[in-house]
Amino acid sequence: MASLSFLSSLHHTPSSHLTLRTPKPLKVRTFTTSIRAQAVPALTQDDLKKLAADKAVDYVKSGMVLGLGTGSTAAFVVDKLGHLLKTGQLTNIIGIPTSKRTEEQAKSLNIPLTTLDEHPVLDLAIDGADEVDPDLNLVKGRGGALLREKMVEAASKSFVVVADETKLVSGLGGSKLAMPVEVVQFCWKYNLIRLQELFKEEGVEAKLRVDGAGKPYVTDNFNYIVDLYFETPIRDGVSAGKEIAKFEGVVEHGLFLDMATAVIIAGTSGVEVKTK
Ligand SMILES: O=C[C@H](O)[C@H](O)[C@H](O)COP(=O)(O)O
Repeated sequence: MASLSFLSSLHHTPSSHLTLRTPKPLKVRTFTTSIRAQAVPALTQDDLKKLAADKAVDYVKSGMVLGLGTGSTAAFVVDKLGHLLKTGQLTNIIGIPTSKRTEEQAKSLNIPLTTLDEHPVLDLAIDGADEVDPDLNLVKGRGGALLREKMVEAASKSFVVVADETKLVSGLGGSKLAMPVEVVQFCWKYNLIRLQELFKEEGVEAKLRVDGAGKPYVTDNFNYIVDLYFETPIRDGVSAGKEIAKFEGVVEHGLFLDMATAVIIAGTSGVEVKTK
């Protein structure tokens, strides 16, 4: 992943409060740039998501090919892009949506769209995340869009993550919420059991994701999702990702390792840009 050149003008100060996991599968230093130092009073989680989204859109330039993320935080980004296009503050951008939902939203805002087939290299992708660790590794896909998100974001020169501070974890899997794995429908139970066995030392519960009607949740790619709930954080994300991917019938997993160029975190004390 190329560096985020337009972030290089920001003044970087080493972050002093980040605790690295043990062992560290990816050896990186993270830097924190404080965008707003003063406290932000009484903001809702949606306000924070919007603050992060607004900051990320500052990095969008006219003429860019953009990856459009999925989820409640990414939706604020797409809304803002639509507004900037409508008011002529941005021109000639073209987006690649990471889900059918985002595609519909972008179309409703008249954002021109393309595909990876037409534009295999993107300038910038902006998306939310479910977990962000101190090395800027991510869990993504609780909204079910992990496969298209990973394809689009891996093809992007820069990938900026937008999140509120509730997404920060000391180790991936540490939120005790789902780490999704997209699997083919065929013999999904077989793969669910294999995934559960793979992480038995971490203490994992594997569950088939269901929709509101109790039926299996079906992704945009007509697959199922097995959600992994860890009792303790994943000890080695790199080998975990490799082991999961070895299972025939696993389509993609929600560990996004060493992909983010920058993470914009909005919290009650301000907005921070974390870069490697
Ligand atoms: O599949 C969904 C995506 O990975 C989302 O980006 C992720 O779940 C974060 O979503 P939200 O911004 O709604 O928390």
